[in-house]
Amino acid sequence: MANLRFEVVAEAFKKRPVEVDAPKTRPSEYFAKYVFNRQKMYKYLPSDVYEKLIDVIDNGTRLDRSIADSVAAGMKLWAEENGVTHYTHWFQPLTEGTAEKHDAFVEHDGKGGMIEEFSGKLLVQQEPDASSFPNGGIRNTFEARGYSAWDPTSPVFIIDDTLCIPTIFISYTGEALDYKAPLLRSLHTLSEAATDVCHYFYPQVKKVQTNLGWEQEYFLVDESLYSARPDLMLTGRTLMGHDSAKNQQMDDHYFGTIPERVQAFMKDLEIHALELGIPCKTRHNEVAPNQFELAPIYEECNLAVDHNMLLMSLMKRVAHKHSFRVLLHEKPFAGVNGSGKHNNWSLCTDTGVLLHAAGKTPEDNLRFVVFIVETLMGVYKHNGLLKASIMSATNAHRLGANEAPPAIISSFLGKQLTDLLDHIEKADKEELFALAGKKGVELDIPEIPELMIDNTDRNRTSPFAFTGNRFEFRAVGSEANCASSLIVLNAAVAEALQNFKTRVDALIEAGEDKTSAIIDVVREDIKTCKPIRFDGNGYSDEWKEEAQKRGLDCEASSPVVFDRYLDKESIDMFAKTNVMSESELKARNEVKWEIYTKKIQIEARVMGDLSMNHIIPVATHYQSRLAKNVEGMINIFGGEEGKKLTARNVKIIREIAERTQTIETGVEALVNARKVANRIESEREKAVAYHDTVAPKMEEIRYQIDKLELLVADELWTLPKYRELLFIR
Ligand SMILES: NC(=O)CC[C@H](N)C(=O)O
Repeated sequence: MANLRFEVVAEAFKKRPVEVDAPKTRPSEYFAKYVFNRQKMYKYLPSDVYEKLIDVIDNGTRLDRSIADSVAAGMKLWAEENGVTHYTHWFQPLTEGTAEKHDAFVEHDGKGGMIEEFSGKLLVQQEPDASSFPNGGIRNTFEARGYSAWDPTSPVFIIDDTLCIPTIFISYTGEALDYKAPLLRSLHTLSEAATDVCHYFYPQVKKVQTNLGWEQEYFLVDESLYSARPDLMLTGRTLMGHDSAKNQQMDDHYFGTIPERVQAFMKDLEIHALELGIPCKTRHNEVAPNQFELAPIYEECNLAVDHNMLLMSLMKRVAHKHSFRVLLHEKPFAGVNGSGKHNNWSLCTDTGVLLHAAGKTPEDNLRFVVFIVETLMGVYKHNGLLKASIMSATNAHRLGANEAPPAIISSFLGKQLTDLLDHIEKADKEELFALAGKKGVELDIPEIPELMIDNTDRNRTSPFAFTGNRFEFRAVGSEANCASSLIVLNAAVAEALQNFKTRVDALIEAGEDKTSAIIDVVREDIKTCKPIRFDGNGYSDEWKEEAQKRGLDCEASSPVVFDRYLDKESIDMFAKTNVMSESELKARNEVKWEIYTKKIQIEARVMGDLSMNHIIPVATHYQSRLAKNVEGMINIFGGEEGKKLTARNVKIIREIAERTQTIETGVEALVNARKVANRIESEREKAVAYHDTVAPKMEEIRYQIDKLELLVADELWTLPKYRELLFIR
């Protein structure tokens, strides 16, 4: 029997690094080569149009339709010089990928020929005839219109022969059907709320920008091996596979020398990414074998999200060229580290103040404390919702082990900041003020050591860690659209800041001094949000108990966690911050539950197929071989001695029989559980049934299969093993 596994292993071993055609110029010179950035706008647009467009981008003024034609003409000229023939509205539907439909520039010229055309109308709006995007019931197919509308704050770019225009995607009735529209709304509200609070300290601030620096973790698997693993191909993760004897115990992969084939892939990827304006900075081996990471320099949040989406699709394309498959799933392999997408989130004023960084003056430090505490207030109040924002069928496998945070949201602050907040909370109010001669009242907030800036001694089990001048949202999954979690984080912090301002203003109105009012409110909030602060080991059982006592959300079932979107506080918060309406939230949850169900459904089907078509036949084949051996031995040695000599084989024969039987019964039970769940009408209840009754059955089957993998002769096993998937590169 020819074994595909050995063929693909042999093939994978022969592969050499692919030669990468690096540009002759320096990265700074080819950076953003395929992006219609400001330099190109300046070059290709009339100066008055350029000014107006910059005003739209920088100050959020409304796009004057009269300039759209001129902008489109400039873009088209630039694009054609780069060999572009098509354009597409590029958007982010709720599928977690991106979507595009390409149209050619060509039109009839009315004289029997063709001309290239691209008008302002086509740039600004399109109607993707796409009734099959997830919409949670907002768009029924018979009123299927959805619109994509240009987002001028994220520059258009070229991929291959196509001009890609970043857009939002909304329904005929104006509801968001994507991630970008609510993200933009959340950024807008957060900027306003943060600017208002900034005015207590710096009256000249006009707006506050949210920055995002994501870190993308991923696995690479040789393409030949991948092709022999139907579970990887269809579900993105291995549904079975015994631990490799050696995996990450030696800590010898993390930051180790990058394997040659991988280095070539990274180099190629970075060239393409830089040409598309993605400011790639860091690359390294991650903790698990064949796991790696790429991180760019932080950027404005909306742009950073687009860049991450773009990078993920670029990774898939480039990996293919290097005969790899990139795995973005949060937990492709059991027992070793999974992949996160740590989101480094910070706020910065247009005057250049990083709001979560300590400053040089006591006033700066009070501002620092206010922004830290109000961020914690948002995270505390909406901790369950934040968890819902990072939760998915895939990320659920990752949380709670191997350096990924647990499914309880808390925040790590580190000793210095904790001491500072404790001091402010406990000190006498008088103590916080020191009379400074004629200058009047001056604030005495203890000096904050420089060291805080490098608070890198992070707690890897913390979902939301303070790292010196920003927070790192570590719970986000590698496959996710960052926007999902940032929409919630931005809105929650905006709400906390709005709330803070209302209370401070009320005290000022009542005659209290401004600084004193700020201190009063911030001290109250330090106490209120204390339960979210946790610097210890997030994996310990004590923490689970303690978190429960503190009233933090400890639910771990994904479909139930999604309920948090529809809690009254969440609906109110999204309404107050103008980020999402109740109907949008309801529709999104339908989509979340549906996606959850489908993912587990596909996994269960693959599990059934592999069990019946790969595992049981192979195990039975080996069993027959052993049986033949026993028979032969008894023939040679006679009953008594023959039995003694073949006792081990008989034991294995029995064990295989028992395990395959359990697998078969398990698969039947799995099919039945699916049938029952499929009959449930409500998307939520169906997802809950898949979580409670279908998913656990797969675990039981896997357990048996992994045991068989150790029993059955290696030469017969058809699926590439963990050691091959993780160590061949
Ligand atoms: N070194 C690290 O930070 C590991 C992080 C881990 N891979 C995660 O899932 O988040």
